[in-house]
Amino acid sequence: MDTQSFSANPVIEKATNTSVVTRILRQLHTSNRLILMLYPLTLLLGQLYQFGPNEPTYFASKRNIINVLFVKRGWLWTAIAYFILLAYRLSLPASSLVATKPRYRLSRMIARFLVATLYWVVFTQWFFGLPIMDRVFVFTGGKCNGGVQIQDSLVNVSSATCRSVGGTWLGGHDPSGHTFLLIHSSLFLWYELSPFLDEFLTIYRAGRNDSKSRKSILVALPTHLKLIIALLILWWWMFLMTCIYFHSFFEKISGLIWAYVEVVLVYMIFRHLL
Ligand SMILES: CCCCCCCCCCCCCCCC(=O)SCCNC(=O)CCNC(=O)[C@H](O)C(C)(C)COP(=O)(O)O
Ligand SMILES: Nc1ncnc2c1ncn2[C@@H]1O[C@H](COP(=O)(O)O)[C@@H](OP(=O)(O)O)[C@H]1O
Repeated sequence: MDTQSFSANPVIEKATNTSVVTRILRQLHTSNRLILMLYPLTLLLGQLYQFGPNEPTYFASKRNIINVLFVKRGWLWTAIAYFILLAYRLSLPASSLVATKPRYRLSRMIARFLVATLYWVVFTQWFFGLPIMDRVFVFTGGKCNGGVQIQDSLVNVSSATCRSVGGTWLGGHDPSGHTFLLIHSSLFLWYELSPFLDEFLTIYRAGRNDSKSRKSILVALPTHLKLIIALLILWWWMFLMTCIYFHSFFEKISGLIWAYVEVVLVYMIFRHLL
């Protein structure tokens, strides 16, 4: 994440009279630490909530509409959000700061999307047979039990196949696919969105003193960016619900770790390549 250009900008640095939304947006994109801390903290918050008076809500059901329509097709929605960001990138003038950065050439943005997609595929869908999350489960002693069309107990069956034949995924350590998907998607979108928010806020702050162009930040924020932020809020909320109602603490931790590994690889270690 590019924090240098923003913090070095005197217009931004001297601004004292900022709205709450401006400050939140600024923090979220100037400090990658804040984004990186958000999901582990949410996991802890969800754990703490479980000690309270815990009445099940609508979101405790797997059939809740957001889970069925959005999270279960989570990578599709993330891909759509990313294509919206690509369209926004293409709409920027050549003089825009982001457009001049080699890292934000269309080809490199598409390459990062393909890497993120491949990472999602190998963890949740297919990795020369069972996906990694199911391999972890089987390796730690998990089995598919009691499906109507299968023998009593099967080892080399994916979680999706097991469910589709009415079986139950039992034993073993079952990394949370939802935790992985929601955090992987969110970190990918945050990291990609960040320089665009950076440039928008720089221009917005610089224009604030001009009474003709003064607009509330929510009005001024381009619709493309609003849509992506809306999806990020939805993903955060569903992750909180996963933390409160589903899986064991350590199964969520392993989903979270897999998601963070991609960020470390793509945005830190191999940043110069991708
Ligand atoms: C100018 C632009 C040119 C762009 C050219 C780029 C070409 C890109 C080609 C590649 C396109 C890939 C697009 C990917 C779209 C999809 O992802 S479709 C599949 C959608 N499916 C999902 O999202 C499923 C999500 N679900 C899961 O991952 C798992 O179910 C789970 C939620 C992790 C766990 O589920 P459980 O049931 O609980 O096990
Ligand atoms: N936020 C959420 N809302 C609804 N259901 C959730 C959820 N998070 C996890 N689940 C459900 O909990 C189960 C385990 O999720 P996961 O392993 O992906 O983390 C899945 O059930 P199903 O597989 O029966 O749909 C999933 O749908």
